[in-house]
Amino acid sequence: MEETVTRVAYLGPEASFTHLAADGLFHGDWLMPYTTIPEAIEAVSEDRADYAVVPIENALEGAVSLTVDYLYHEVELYITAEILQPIDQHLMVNPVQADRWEEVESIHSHPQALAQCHKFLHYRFRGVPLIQATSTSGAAKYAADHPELRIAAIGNRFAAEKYGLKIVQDSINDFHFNRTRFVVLSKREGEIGKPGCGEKVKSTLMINLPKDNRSGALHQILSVFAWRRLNLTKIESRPMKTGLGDYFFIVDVDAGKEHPMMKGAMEELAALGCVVKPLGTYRTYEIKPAPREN
Ligand SMILES: O=C(O)C(=O)C[C@]1(C(=O)O)C=C[C@@H](O)C=C1
Repeated sequence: MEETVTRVAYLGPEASFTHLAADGLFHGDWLMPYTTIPEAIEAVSEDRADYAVVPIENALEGAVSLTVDYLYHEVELYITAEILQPIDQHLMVNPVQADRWEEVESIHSHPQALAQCHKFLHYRFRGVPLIQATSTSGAAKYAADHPELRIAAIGNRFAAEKYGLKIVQDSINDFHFNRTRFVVLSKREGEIGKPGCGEKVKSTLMINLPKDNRSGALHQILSVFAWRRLNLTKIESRPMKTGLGDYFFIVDVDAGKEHPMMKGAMEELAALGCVVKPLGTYRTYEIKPAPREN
């Protein structure tokens, strides 16, 4: 019988944090790098990939808005798993520039990574232009491809190895506990039962408040979950992009859609006049931090 290959789109190039996350869950499958988050997501909605792995939230910087907004406005996809990945950022340069790394003229990385290292960059490289790249590995590759430029990149250890760069300062993120949450998106609803995924299920819902702008609407919505003792692990708002003050809410619930209380909760939300877009019920795959050197 012919074996089918699972095609997994991710934010590349190779050795991005997203690649590490995708490889953790889909090791041995066909991992396909894309240059931007929307391109990776569209690979699934246009049937060029079965899954897309994209970042959605970072412990230091919060939501990855591009992913959240794409899921709300642009595509009809489901979350089928989440991956928690420890994040350790390093400053790296082309070996040609290693002796003069403190004199770099610009520092390149993904905006999330630059923000995670804000204090380090502020105190050590004040005034040096920070250049946004499509990913940390994209920045590392650029530094490798341009030995003539006096630049540094911020990224992970695997990117330094992959692109032959020298790490000149390690663990430069401002807070030690740094983790990013990635989601695995698919056209088909249903959790991925991959080995290593945890026991507990959770669900993500996107909720539009009732149109009548009534006072206490958010309180009413929260109480739908509260009295049923459905624990919320996250609530966040994002602009609907229809006018100032128009927001939708993204809610993570510590229960699957089959939970006896969830059906009633969904019915009550509808009765309150909310429009709910369920993004799926899924499990967590957790990548353990690499043991620290020295
Ligand atoms: O640039 C990368 O390496 C990515 O995979 C993207 C990304 C992100 O968008 O949050 C992922 C993890 C880190 O938080 C920094 C950047």
